[in-house]
Amino acid sequence: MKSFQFTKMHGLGNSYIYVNMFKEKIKEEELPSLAIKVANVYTGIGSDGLILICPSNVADVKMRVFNNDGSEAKNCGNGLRCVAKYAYEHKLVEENRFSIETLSGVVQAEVHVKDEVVDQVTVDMGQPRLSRAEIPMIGENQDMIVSEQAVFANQTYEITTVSMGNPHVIFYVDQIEEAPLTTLGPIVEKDERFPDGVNVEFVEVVNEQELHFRVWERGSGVTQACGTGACAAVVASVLNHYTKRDIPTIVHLAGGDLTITWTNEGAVLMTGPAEIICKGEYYY
Ligand SMILES: N[C@@H](CCC[C@H](N)C(=O)O)C(=O)O
Repeated sequence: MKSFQFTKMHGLGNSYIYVNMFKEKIKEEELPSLAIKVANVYTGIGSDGLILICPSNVADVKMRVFNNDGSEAKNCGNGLRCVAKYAYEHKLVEENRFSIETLSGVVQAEVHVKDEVVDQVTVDMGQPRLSRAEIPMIGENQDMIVSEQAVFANQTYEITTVSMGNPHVIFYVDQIEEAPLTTLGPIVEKDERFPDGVNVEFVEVVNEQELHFRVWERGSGVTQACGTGACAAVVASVLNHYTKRDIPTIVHLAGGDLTITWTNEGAVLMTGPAEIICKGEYYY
């Protein structure tokens, strides 16, 4: 029987099984099925997916993310904060600021340490990608998609789309508790206009500096939080003139709050917590 050491961590309730690939060896072809197995709450460990912390040729560490359906994603905001905490506390890096490679590029992380424990992490998530081709979403016009009408399940909605290295579509709602998360979410996720699928976010604007947020994640369904989704929601809210650029916005997710700024220089900065739940050995 094979096994590996794992650490279960979460960022605002968005939990993954983290594996230190500086030490462990897992066959590439086993990764998608392992993500499905470890995520299972009855027969596995229980999580939103699997994240590998790997050596990198271009950054200090590399993150690979698998959703709980076994699909590999190109980015994960909550995952980046947890990888940063793990890398710093396990001395994979020496400084408070370091780089993390993702499948969508290299980002910079800064850990905020209290009594030698990483409490909060700020990640410079880079620039949002906004053209239709960059989302990607099928359609003629290659401009940004901001408050564009789209029909899903015979109803017309206004959508705004943002890529943070992975695709997001944002719907504004009057009351967050009434967001059609489990009904509209899975329909939009797999809509053929999004050839790679899409993460589906519902946002209620509280005021110019606060948003309520809920998510149906591509490949994982409802989760407590989505870091890239919260960044996308802040960018979408600036584009829709609900919030302001270069001013921090508090995003209230089901699992807690993130502080996010789309700076005048172009980058999106995300600050929030990262926590360890448990460690153990997984047999497969
Ligand atoms: N929970 C994540 C995003 C994980 C990947 C996503 N489901 C996708 O397929 O793009 C986050 O915190 O950003």
